[in-house]
Amino acid sequence: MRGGDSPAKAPAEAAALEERLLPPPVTRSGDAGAGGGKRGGSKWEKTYLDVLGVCCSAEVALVERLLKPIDGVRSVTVVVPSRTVVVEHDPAAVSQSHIVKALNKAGLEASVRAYGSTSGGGVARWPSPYVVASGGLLLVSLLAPLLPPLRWLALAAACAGAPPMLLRALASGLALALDINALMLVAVAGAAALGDYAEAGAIVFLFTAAEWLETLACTKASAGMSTLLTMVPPRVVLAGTGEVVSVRDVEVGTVVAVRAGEVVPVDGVVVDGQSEVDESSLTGESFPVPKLPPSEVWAGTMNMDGYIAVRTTALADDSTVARMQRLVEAAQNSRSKTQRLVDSCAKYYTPGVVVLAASVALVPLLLGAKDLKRWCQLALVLLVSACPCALVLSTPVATFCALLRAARMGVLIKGGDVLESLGEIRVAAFDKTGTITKGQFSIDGFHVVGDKVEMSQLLYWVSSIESKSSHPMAAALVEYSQSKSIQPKPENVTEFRIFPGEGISGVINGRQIFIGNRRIMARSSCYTAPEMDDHRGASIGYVIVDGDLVGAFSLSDDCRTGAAEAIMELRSMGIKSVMLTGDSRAAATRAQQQLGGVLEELHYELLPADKVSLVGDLKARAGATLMVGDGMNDAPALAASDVGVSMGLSGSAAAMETSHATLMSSDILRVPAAVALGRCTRATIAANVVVSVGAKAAVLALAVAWRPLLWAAVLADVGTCLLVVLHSMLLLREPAGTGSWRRRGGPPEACRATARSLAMRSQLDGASNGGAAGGSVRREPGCRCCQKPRKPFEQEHAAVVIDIPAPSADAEHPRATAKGDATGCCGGARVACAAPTTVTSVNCAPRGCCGGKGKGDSRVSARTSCSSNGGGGAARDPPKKAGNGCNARCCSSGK
Ligand SMILES: Nc1ncnc2c1ncn2[C@@H]1O[C@H](COP(=O)(O)OP(=O)(O)OP(=O)(O)O)[C@@H](O)[C@H]1O
Ligand SMILES: [Zn+2]
Repeated sequence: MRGGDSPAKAPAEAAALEERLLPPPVTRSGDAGAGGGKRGGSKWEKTYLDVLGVCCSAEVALVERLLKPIDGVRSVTVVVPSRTVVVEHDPAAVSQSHIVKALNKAGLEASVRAYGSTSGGGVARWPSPYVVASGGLLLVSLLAPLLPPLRWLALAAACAGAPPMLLRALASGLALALDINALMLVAVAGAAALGDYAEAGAIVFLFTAAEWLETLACTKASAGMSTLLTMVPPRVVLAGTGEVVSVRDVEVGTVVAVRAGEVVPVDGVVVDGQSEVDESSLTGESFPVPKLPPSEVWAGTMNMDGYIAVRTTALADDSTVARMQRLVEAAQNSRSKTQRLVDSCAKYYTPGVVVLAASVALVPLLLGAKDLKRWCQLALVLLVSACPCALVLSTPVATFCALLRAARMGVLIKGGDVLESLGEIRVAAFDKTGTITKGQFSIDGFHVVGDKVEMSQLLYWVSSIESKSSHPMAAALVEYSQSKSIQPKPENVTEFRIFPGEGISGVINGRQIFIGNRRIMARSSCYTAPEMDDHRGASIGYVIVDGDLVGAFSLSDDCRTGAAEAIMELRSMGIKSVMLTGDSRAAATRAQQQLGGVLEELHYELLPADKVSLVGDLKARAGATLMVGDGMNDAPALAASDVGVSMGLSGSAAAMETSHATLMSSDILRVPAAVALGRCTRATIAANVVVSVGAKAAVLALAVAWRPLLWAAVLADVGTCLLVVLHSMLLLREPAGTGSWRRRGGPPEACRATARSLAMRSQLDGASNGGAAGGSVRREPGCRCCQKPRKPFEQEHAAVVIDIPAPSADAEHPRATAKGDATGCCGGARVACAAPTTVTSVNCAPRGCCGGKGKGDSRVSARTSCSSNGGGGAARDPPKKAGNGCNARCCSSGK
């Protein structure tokens, strides 16, 4: 679905929505068909547990081995960074407390997370008695030089802190796993046997204390995860009766009451009342959004003031927030490329080092070496270093924090791999309608062509057929007809069809009607295409009835607030932006003008397949490609790109599924923010890996070159673990984004949000405005390199064909003139600026022609159609870029 700037839909869409909601009668819970029931009838329930004992991937296997064999447990998911275990089980067969007991027997410190709680349940704020006792005793033992018997207290410190370690080592031993606790205990025993009591005490204390600190550090992340997972209240109030029922028992079509201060429990449309809703939990948007019938509201958002009655449009399990939670969960468990690499190394690392440690101790012994104690200490240092804990944590914790950060700012990213790809992006391709523009058209003109039909008849046909379409143009056309007192009758339309990239058709009273762009004419066997070129850059539509052109209209749409800034921000990051649109050249150019000419390439009149091949082309010539689209005709291109980002919140089930990331709000500025977050994450992971490997290497080098220091080895082990966690958590804190426009004194976040909120309000008030468009971006951004203002886009039809010549090829390109420098850039060092866009003027390029195409390096907008193209099949062929990238018919028929 195309995300509008406001959830307030055009009347037609709202009506369609209502229609969608009305049919299912309100059957209350407890209905008989529980058998295959998706919710109420399902016996499986999910329990979220906080498990403090999960410190690295070693425990994942342990938890699985403990829980999976239990009868009634269907699936076990361990989210290491937030120390969460999600168990899907049959409550009749196995209770929550049974599961908790099973985990606690192995010393994993598990507790059930309460539904609706916002903090990670039993997170230890204070160190356990074991840590305190061990620390206290160790401290006193430091006085041993004064009073030698005190050295025994160090041994006591080791014993005092050891029980939890012992318990876990035992449990994992029973599960045939070698974990860090066991390794540490061997080291403690070894140190004690060698008479290094202080070392033994230090190992235990450092290890247990660091674990506690790590748990503390994870609290924040855990809390974030919990808020995501438990935003929705468990109970709802039915509007009619005031009855309180479980949210899982609410059927589609039920009307529920949401009072001020309450969280909306289900997705739905407002049918009564008026209020402002804080959607920040879902969209990251910090300003409340006004709601009145028939606005859409989403589960998990907060009703700030006023009462609203909401008719539900989805079951609790299918709500946007539930889908989002599933995606977040899946994302956290999907392992990225880096992580898979680290994990596969770690698999061999531990056994390898243990074998090495054993041979370092045993070989000198067998050979009768002199300095046996030193060899043994070296072996212990190796043993302590055998846990690649920090290395294993370096990727997932960073990924987790970044995903959480992204979710909080309203970007849903489907996993670590996507985050890593985001960090590599070189090109961003934007869809126009609904992505760069608002997708809210206004009609500039509507005309009868010829004298075969009357205006009222034409409007009736158009509005009736368009009522069945969800294209943004359709809403505008229906609204226009209604403003002329013509009521659409979609029920009279038969054989309704959608032609992607062309338009729609239907039959009313036996008359075949086509509505769409120039391409639909060929399909409708109408070859009398008038040259209707709108000089204000509107999209032109045609109405063809039984093969005769009877009507034409033009409509326009304005750019989203922030679109130009987003593209500028990307450019400052060295990423070039291009437009891929199904709309006309005029409309594409108009959007480019509104943006101040910031886009580097425009490709227009594209079919969905053309978008795919252009994405492939961009990938091949520029590198990793990001595609932002509204997820309908863009779906194939979204899937084909390295990172596909879908826009919008409402009804975007399909979009959420096909894309790699979803913007939960329509704020396009989140795109550069997400890319920046991806880059930040990559840098964080790299630093984590360097630190965790470096620390181990340093300790080992020290042990070989100077003396084996057991406590230093332990410190390097647990210290780097802690460091990695803390460093990764910096990702949570920073509102990710290079924020260069902020640094440059751009508008503060609050101002933009206020502007958006005001825009939404005015839309809610029904204040639709024309071309002047308060929200459109008309300012002319300056060049990033030299700060000098860009040249205005003086030529109305300028951006037809865009070449990105390689610097050396400039000479071969006579058309790359000063006039053609659309960006007016100084040509400074930055990548984005160094390749100035060149524009062929309309005079030298025939309409739609590549204008004499470059020699190999010329980049031409992929066009597939000219005014006539015979059958529909031919029009669908993806653009052939071979040679000149221009289709011959197009060149020869240029006007
Ligand atoms: N319901 C419709 N009514 C009238 N024209 C339509 C309709 N649907 C599509 N069209 C025509 O087909 C063209 C291409 O549509 P398509 O959905 O592929 O792209 P778009 O939404 O205009 O642009 P973008 O690709 O930037 O989102 C539209 O510009 C319009 O001219
Ligand atoms: Zn679109």
